[in-house]
Amino acid sequence: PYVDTKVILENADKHGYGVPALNINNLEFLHYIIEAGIKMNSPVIIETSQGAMKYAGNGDFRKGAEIFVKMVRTFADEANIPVALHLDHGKSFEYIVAAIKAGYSSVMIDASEHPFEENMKITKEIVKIAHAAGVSVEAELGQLAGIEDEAVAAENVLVDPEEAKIFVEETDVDFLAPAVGTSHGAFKFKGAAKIDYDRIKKVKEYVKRPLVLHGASSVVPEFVEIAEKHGADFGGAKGVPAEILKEAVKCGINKVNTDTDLRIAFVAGLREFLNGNPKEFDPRKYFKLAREYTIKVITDRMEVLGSAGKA
Ligand SMILES: O=C(COP(=O)(O)O)N(O)CCCOP(=O)(O)O
Ligand SMILES: [Zn+2]
Repeated sequence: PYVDTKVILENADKHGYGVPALNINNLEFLHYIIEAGIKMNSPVIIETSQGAMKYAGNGDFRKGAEIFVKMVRTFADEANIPVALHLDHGKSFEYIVAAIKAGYSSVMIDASEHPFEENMKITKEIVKIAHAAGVSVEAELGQLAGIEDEAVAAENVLVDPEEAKIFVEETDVDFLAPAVGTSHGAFKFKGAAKIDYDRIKKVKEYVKRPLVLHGASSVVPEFVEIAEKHGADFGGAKGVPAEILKEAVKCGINKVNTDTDLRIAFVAGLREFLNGNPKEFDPRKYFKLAREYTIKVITDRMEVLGSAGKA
């Protein structure tokens, strides 16, 4: 069934497991996520960024939002696992309202590049509108380094747990994404991978609601190697290893944003297949390996996070 993201995350919070929030830009990745969720009997949170809305609507983000809601609901209504659709990194008022109007389960207002007071003010306004429409809200505190679609946060600005307490009390946001050392994309750490567990625990103690980890892809070496064997250049790629994700879930993370891992698995399979099948040009055939690898990376993640079997 199609559910509110809050329902999925409150159950995860209550039972101490993580749920993968998986980004899509097209039909193929949606297919693979639903297949993986059914196979593992896991709840799934589908999420689309503003860039994805624009892409799906061929430049018209309102059209994109409608297309995504119709596609996801078609799968969700007949799947025996809970499925939610979330707007990821909503930065513009128009995109957030378009997502709410189209029927998204939840929206993120990402005002994290603004100073604390401004972030709180903007978030409060969105929460008021979203809650009036029965839609739950995610916000971000602190800043991830790495490239986000519009804003490039140069440095990691880790969340201040005291600020998180005030922020949540003031805004009544449903789930919070604290910056704790990760970053978006495939190049997350120069040295050893590490995130600030104590900070997660402190924020959890204060806000007592589901927490979100952004930039949580593991950048799985197996698929990086396959992609590089077939012409990709991902030198220096490094993600968040599974054992760190498990610890983060223990500390209170419940929604685990994953996009890069799907992209790398897909492109590894696509490169391998195209290299090995020079005569193939049927789009119903040449995604075969891309599909297999993407489903694999999702089912593995559901095991790691503990959402497998929880539908
Ligand atoms: O936190 C993540 C993904 O983290 P990851 O890169 O570690 O998968 N996300 O919110 C996904 C952000 C995708 O945005 P865009 O479509 O603009 O590229
Ligand atoms: Zn993110």
